[in-house]
Amino acid sequence: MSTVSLKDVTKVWPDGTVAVNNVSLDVDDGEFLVLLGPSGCGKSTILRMIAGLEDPTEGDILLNGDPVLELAPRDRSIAMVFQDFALYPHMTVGDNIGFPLKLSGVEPHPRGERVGDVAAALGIGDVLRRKPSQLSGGQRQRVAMGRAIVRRPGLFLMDEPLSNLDSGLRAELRAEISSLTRELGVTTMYVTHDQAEALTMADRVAIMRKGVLQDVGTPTEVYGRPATLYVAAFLGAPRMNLLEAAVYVHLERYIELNFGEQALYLPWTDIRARAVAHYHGERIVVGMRAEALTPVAPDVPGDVLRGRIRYLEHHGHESLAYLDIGATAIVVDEMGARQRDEEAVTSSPFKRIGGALQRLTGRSNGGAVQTKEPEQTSVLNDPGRHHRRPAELGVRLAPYPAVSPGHPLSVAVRMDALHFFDERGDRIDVGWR
Ligand SMILES: Nc1ncnc2c1ncn2[C@@H]1O[C@H](COP(=O)(O)OP(=O)(O)OP(=O)(O)O)[C@@H](O)[C@H]1O
Repeated sequence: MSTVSLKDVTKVWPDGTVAVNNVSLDVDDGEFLVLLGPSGCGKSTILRMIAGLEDPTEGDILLNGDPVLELAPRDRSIAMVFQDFALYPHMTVGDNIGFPLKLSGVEPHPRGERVGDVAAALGIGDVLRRKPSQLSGGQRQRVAMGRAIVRRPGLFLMDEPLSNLDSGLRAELRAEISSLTRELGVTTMYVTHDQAEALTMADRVAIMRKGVLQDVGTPTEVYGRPATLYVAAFLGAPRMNLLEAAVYVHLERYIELNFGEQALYLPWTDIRARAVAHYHGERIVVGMRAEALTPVAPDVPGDVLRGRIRYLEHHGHESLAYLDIGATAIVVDEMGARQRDEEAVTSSPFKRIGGALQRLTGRSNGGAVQTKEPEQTSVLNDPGRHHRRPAELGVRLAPYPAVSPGHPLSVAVRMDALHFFDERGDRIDVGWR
């Protein structure tokens, strides 16, 4: 049993690369915590520092409340499972699993019994005499797991343990690892760049970007209330639609979210309206997941966006339509987002309403609404981390729908499912979670 605490941990490599930047994180006893983020964001470095394979440049690491930086890796009661399984090729499966027990001086008889129990629990009892080269990928991963659990460690560290396996096997082992670690009650930190793995396996997910911790919460929390634009864009398939909107407050009535050629109206009674109202006269980012969008008949009134289908993607169980709605999308870079040969948006669609913006701002100056000073770093003008391009609103349709590119489509928007982010990419909210 173990708890883990990272206190303001930073790791700078000798070449100046900041792999981990001031990360603080607590993992509870028995918890399954997933570190999620794209390649190079510092996930493995965090695991390696906890295991004692690397030292932090700054900060402290505590296991069960005690600082461990002075302890050698073998004294930390930690077992680590790697992506490449790291099995000893010349040893049999049984000897691989039993190796940690042999190292710690356990006699052959109890050792054989423990190995047999662990192998049976993992469904590899019948291959104990084989060498790793005679196993399938899934069996090899089970051997690596067996070798990790045989010592009954207090803490499991798993670094992308499934990434070398095909997708069917990954899903199977995902479920096995989840139930095994929970049965054993072992605290587990699991690194992956695969959001499906993170959301299905984790008690809590910690999302990283470029060494910085972006958000920590249960899968429901980080998916349902992403703390930053980055987390919003990273989680979910299809990706969340992120549209630039100009905010206009129509006092005590509604807030207009103007996307350029069309608008949505947030009622003043919406609990988030006052928070969004602070951005009167500014641009924000409005997030809508495909599940917040429902195709409707063309003449349906209400909270509706209208566009033309640019292209369709057929996924078997559903199709996705991407609509041109005359809006601008914010694309978060460096996460392998779907890139298309689009021309970047070079001029703001809000220029033409700049005059109205001025007038509205002037009119509200004496009222309750204050406009904020523009931030220095803005996701709306941030080359290298975000870019703007013509929006293609992703909408779910039935499989193989009777529409084709060029067709008009109207989409009802669930206003209570909108997400709002400010210019820095932080969630605009009323503060509850
Ligand atoms: N020994 C090293 N020396 C210098 N830089 C390193 C070293 N190890 C890792 N890095 C750099 O530190 C950063 C974080 O690497 P890390 O392996 O922790 O990322 P990761 O999120 O685990 O990525 P991946 O999923 O690809 O393993 C990267 O920029 C990487 O290039």
